[in-house]
Amino acid sequence: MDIILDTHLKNLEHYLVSLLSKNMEEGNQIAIWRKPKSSFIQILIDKSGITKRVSPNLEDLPAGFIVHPFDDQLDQKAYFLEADSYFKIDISIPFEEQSGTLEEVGFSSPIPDLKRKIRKIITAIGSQNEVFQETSKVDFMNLVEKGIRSIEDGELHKIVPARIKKIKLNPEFDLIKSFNQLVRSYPNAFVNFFHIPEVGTWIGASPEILIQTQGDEFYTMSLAGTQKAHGENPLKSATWTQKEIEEQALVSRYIVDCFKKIRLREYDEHGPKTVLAGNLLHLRSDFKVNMKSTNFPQLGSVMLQLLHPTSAVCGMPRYKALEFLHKNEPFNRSFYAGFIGPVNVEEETSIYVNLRTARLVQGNAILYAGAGVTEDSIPENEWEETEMKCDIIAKHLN
Ligand SMILES: C=C(O[C@H]1C=CC=C(C(=O)O)[C@@H]1O)C(=O)O
Repeated sequence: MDIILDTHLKNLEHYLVSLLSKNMEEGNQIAIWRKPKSSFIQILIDKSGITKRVSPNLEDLPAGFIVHPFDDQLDQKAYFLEADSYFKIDISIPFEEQSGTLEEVGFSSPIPDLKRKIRKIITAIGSQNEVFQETSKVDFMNLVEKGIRSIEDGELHKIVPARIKKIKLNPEFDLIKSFNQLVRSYPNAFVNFFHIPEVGTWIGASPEILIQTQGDEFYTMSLAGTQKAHGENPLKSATWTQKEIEEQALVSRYIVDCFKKIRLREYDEHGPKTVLAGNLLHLRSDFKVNMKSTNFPQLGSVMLQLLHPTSAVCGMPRYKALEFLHKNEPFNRSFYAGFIGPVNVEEETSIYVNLRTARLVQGNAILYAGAGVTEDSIPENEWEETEMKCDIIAKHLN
């Protein structure tokens, strides 16, 4: 669905650049997202000037946006933007018809001036002391080899090593244009941007839900296996190797093990089926639970704690895989492969794994990507896979 109508783009664009520049200048925290298959751009602003941290007991939280790094924190807390202001824009209908429901920004300056202001704020983000060292191909392939050896030695079943790619932002970098391009290009993704002045500024298009609760329904998915989409009908023509089928089955098994841990026996499992994420294909199984009939109103929080980090981003067994990554991955994953998303917004919580993402810092985009490694992995192929994953975001940062 091509949801941005060009005739109305100018006004929507003007509104978004005005909103962003105003709030970024005021030092506010802001999250903007578009859910998969939705025509709404949702905007949430925390104007408190306080960087908040909360325990992820989702049911008790007010409406907001949660941001959690890959690593668990000592205090077990996540960052949280509270919805001092929340509203949405339907990009399938004319922008002018909705202006009454939006936060006032005032179209005071021309678009290029506002864009310049946003660019200035973004390029100033981050201390020069923090170093982002790109992962070389050789280093990444060595890490994959090491992972394969640990699997052969029986220490691990699966490991998901990651890497960093650094690209210099174009001097004309246009955040809103990039966000709009992600919205247009990836209708099945959770397209997101969040800005927490003291913590970080990220943009991405995640294909993976970690947990979702809506009414009485709980939902999660297992996503793994990657190949490039080819041809007219990529979903129908895709075939999967034993390695990829096993890789995804391990993620599904991990979810089922979590259900077992809490003695939850009634769940629906569908899949695996092939799904499209950008120009990549993955294997996905869907899991649904009725929280009312199973008498499990806190299932969202409980599963969030049990699932993160899933074997789609960490490995199996979980703690051994984490130990391996801490010891061998030469950088901090920060919010990559952590979780992000709206909590109790319009009576729904949708938390995604922060994949296909870039951190905007020091005038650069730091891209992160990992690949599921099993015994049959070929290091060169895993490198190529991370290149494709980085490119999903990189090609739209212009
Ligand atoms: C770890 C990433 O993807 C995960 C999700 C889908 C497929 C994956 C894979 O095929 O390796 C990964 O498990 C990433 O995008 O950085």
